[in-house]
Amino acid sequence: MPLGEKAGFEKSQSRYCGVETEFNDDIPQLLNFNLSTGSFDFVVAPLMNPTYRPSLLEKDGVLPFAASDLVLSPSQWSSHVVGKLSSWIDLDSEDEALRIDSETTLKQEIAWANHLSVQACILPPPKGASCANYARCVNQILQGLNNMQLWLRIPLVKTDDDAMDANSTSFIDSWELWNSFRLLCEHHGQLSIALDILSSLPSVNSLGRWFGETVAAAIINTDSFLTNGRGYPCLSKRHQKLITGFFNHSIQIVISGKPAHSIPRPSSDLAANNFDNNGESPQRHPLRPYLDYVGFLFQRMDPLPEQERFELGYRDFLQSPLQPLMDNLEAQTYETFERDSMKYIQYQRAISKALLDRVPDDKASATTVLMVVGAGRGPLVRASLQAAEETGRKLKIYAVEKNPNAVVTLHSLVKLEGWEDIVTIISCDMRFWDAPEKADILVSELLGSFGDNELSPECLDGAQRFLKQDGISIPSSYTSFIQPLTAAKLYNDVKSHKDLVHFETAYVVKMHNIARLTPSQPVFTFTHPDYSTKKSNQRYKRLQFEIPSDTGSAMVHGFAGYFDAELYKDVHLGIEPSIATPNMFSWFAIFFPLRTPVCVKSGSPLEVHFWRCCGSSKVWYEWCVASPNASAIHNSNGRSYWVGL
Ligand SMILES: C[S@@+](CC[C@H](N)C(=O)[O-])C[C@H]1O[C@@H](n2cnc3c(N)ncnc32)[C@H](O)[C@@H]1O
Repeated sequence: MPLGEKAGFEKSQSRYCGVETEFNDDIPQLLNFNLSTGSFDFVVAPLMNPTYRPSLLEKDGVLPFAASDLVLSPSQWSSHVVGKLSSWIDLDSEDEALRIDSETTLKQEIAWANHLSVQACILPPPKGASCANYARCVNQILQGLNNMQLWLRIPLVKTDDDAMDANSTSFIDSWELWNSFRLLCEHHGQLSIALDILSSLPSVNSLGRWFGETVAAAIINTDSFLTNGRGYPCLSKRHQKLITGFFNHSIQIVISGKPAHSIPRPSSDLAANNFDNNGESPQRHPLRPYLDYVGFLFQRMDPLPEQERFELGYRDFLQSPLQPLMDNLEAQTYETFERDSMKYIQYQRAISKALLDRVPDDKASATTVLMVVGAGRGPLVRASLQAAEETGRKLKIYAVEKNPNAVVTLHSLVKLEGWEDIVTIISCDMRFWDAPEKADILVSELLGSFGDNELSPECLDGAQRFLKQDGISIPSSYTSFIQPLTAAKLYNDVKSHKDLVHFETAYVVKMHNIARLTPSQPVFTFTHPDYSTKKSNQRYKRLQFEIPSDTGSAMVHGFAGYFDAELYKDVHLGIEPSIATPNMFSWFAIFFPLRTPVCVKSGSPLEVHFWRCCGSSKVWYEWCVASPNASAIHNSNGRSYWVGL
């Protein structure tokens, strides 16, 4: 039984909770107890007797696996059992016999789990800081594995008992352990993490890193629970927030450990007189109160807002950015834009302010020439007319659009609304239009997720010819931003294409399983109109980021890109997270991947370079990291990704 199918979550978004068990060679009985009596959804169970050692096995001995594959159906194995590998396995031990036994057992257990078609196996945590031999063996296995996932168990906070003296407790950053292991396994897509959660938690920034990593499960030990006033288990506020974060990121929860609370028996049980033949109470699962509490935390979560629910399918899904200059947008794309009322409200506010500034009250009857360049199917024409009505100003509008299909819609809109006397439709590329008169106000929305990446600067350079010297451009400027990210899922998706081109492409993506490692920084700004004599749309920026000191080291898989546009004076529009326009959904962020992720230590600078390059037929970005290690320059000469002029 899932923790619940909540309103506001897709069915596929229901959350499941498992339980970690001891070895039991009667698997059907184990499932019956934990799933039927306990209401857990799956068990994390050893598949082999933990006392088994290959070197102690007699020649004709039978391997001590948990029963036969036939005791469960393949679908039961795959949906109800996660295999747990023997915890004594230590492939980096000084003791050679133990090392060899460990390797043999690891291979046997995974082969057996693979045969059973369980979805995942949990690998025991590396025993020390050195895990090269363990990783080598796992890496070999990963090369030949079917669809099964391997979850490396990592304690969220690792206490190094060896390094501890009477007066000090030293914490090892367990992220480093994970990082070494996955680097040795070349970021293999079937290797993810099972995080062990105990009572102490690291800093918020240190925790945040894990949301950009491939965490598949969080194993919550009963020791991490506190006791509420009625004697029942509950969690600290920080733990509650963490568990909610796990739910939000589709991380499975597993309850582990011995019951640490003695819970008063509910009177309803006694009243029902529900005793078995021996006069004893029926079996109750000792960990059920912990499951109930986790279920309560899930049920208590706010449902997702409608727009977020609509966008669930886009989470962490890489899309190629639009090329609205080179290609003609389709009706469906316009339709999506047009549903975003917040964008048009902001434009209407900006146009109203500009009209009031430009036309004083005593000249309100004078006509203002307003041109919507890149009018699409007309929503900015409508916003302009509404601004005129709101301010009592008079407009003459030119709607310029190069997409002939959108022009058809524009004509029917003008006719339908009776705007024939006010609006003139021009079917033309704004860069080449010979305007019959000059505009007081030029309104455009040619912005991409990274501001200038849909070539707004180049288009508006052309349109600037027909703006009066003192005319107003809405937007008056826009700035792009970048932010270093841990984004293991996005990185693995790019890597799965196995070519250079995908690593040198920017993607539009609804970012979800990511960790934003520092505040973003501005990259390129464009201002309109721009009458400077040495005007160029080429740009170059060197940026220096610093990971906060309480984060620990972190992996940078690439950069999130955003924009913020100043439409007119204080009216802005954008997606930079700290100043994003609320309730606006026309733009997802953009992702610039790195071919080789860079590990950055907190406190040491991450130096990044970004270029906007312009050729005769295309515009493209190049990017690189210069410190702590130099990366290759990505997308040299726009060889992999460019925007056509
Ligand atoms: C992002 S859409 C915006 C459409 C509409 N203004 C809106 O806000 O919903 C940009 C529009 O500009 C048009 N466009 C792009 N470059 C253009 C150019 N150089 N000349 C004319 N139209 C252009 C595209 O065809 C597209 O319809």
